[in-house]
Amino acid sequence: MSFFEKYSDTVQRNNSFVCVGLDPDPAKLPEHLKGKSDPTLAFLREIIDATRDIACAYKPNFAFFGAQGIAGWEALQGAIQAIPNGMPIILDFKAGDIGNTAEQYAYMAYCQLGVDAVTVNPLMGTDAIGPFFAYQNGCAFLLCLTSNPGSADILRLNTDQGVLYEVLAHKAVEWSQTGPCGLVVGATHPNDLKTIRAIATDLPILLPGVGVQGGQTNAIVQNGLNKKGSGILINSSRSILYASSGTDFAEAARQSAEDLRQVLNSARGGKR
Ligand SMILES: O=C(O)c1cc(=O)[nH]c(=O)n1[C@@H]1O[C@H](COP(=O)(O)O)[C@@H](O)[C@H]1O
Repeated sequence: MSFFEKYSDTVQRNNSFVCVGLDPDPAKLPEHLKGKSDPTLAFLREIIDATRDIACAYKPNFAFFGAQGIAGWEALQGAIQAIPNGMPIILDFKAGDIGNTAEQYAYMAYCQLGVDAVTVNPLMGTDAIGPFFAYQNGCAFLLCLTSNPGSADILRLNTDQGVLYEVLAHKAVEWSQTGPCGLVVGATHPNDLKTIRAIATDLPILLPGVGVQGGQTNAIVQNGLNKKGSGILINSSRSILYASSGTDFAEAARQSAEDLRQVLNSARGGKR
């Protein structure tokens, strides 16, 4: 099944636009798990189990696994296996490099790890994106306007073709004729999201930055939905993962994901 098929299935089945971000920070794991031989994986298994009927996707962030060395790589593989079949998995590694290096990134994600989609930094251009398009069942989510305050330093620069993030959105539309892609837009920029959706009418948009980063849920749903009332994935990591640091962490994570699902569904005016 392609990323797009999995995404439409889970959005419908779980009535959800919630993407659960898997950013396991060893310092934040519940105390009672810290003595285990694989505390990160034990933690993520419970998080996944508690949110499997609420999420529309999972997004493991490679930095949090890579930082733990071999144990982290094993935890990443284990977490990917623990995610139910048919649920889309987006590997967040914001890859972006020359062609033969990009080929290795794409191979790592799609063949070694077996994920369904990846995040990619498009600033190196067409030939750096191309290797991801070799995987026609995948989806390369291209950074367009990121959630962090520093995104303005580069992505809001004026060019002779318009503001840089708008140029990137136009490029993504052009590239999507060749290979499957989407955009990453910070939930902290609801007004710019409206502009981006007007350019990229049909591309899926990954929206991180709700919760700890303060993104506005109502506005991003209203401005991000496509004409079919879909096409968005709203990521939350810390607010779900670390909703409690006690033995009830999985239950608290479930509640936090459910609260987000309900807020998002109210904003789209849909059924819960
Ligand atoms: O590509 C991303 O996922 C991403 C893009 C962006 O603009 N902002 C952003 O926060 N992210 C990622 O989304 C997650 C946000 O985490 P929380 O702020 O804890 O919900 C982290 O994994 C970030 O690396």
